[in-house]
Amino acid sequence: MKKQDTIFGIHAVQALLDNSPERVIELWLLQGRDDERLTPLINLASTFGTTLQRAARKVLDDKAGSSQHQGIVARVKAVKPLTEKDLDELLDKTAVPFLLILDGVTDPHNLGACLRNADAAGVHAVIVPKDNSVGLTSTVSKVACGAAETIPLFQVTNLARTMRHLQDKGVWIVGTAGEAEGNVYQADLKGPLAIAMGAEDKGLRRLSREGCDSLVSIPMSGSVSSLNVSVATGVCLFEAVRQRLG
Ligand SMILES: C[S@@+](CC[C@H](N)C(=O)[O-])C[C@H]1O[C@@H](n2cnc3c(N)ncnc32)[C@H](O)[C@@H]1O
Repeated sequence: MKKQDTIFGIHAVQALLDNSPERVIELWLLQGRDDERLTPLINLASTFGTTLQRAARKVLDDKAGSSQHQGIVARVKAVKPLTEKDLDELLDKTAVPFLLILDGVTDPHNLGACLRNADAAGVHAVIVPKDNSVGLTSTVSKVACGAAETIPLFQVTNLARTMRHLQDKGVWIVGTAGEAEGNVYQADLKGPLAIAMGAEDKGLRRLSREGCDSLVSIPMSGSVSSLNVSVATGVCLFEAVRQRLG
């Protein structure tokens, strides 16, 4: 396991300081930039005694591995990945679980956007297979706008087995596929629920698909064959939110 990571961008660093300030080793700020959006972060970091360093843009670009850092980069202690055992603990203390399964999303921008959607929809946890999926990279954190620091992400060895385990615990798994007959607006999304989304290129893998209790589509009216996975995730999660609020 990596010992250190980098998190950059105003929202991601804010969420980090709000939720796990003990992870922050040092903060790097863009030299000569007097951005009022950074001031609250600097003040908050100072209350935790965090080391603050000022540096030129090139240094921050190198530290972040990106130019999208908005003038702030944090070097942080890496978190221990959450596993099946941690998932059990979460299920045991959650009355009506609302979960998101992402079966092999590989683009960090898509994972970041899915985490952001999941957080906004009130999802309790996101589950991904350990292999063939992007993990929690600094780009994922930046795109997730703070959600990567708040929403638990479980990386499981065998997704099909975890799905069966969820079902044993009473969770209904709704998979999504463009060609499914029933649509998401007709499905009952109110009880203990996991919504399963497929990978960017191939969709849900066969075993994952067969492991779902039902499959639904999002009706498409135009000429394209599918939605981007993060957009489809938002549509499905918020249909579930609509039903669960009603
Ligand atoms: C880009 S799509 C994958 C397309 C892939 N060619 C396929 O055959 O499934 C990525 C994921 O977004 C979701 N998705 C996209 N459009 C959808 C739709 N119209 N209905 C249901 N799910 C959709 C599904 O979870 C899908 O696996």
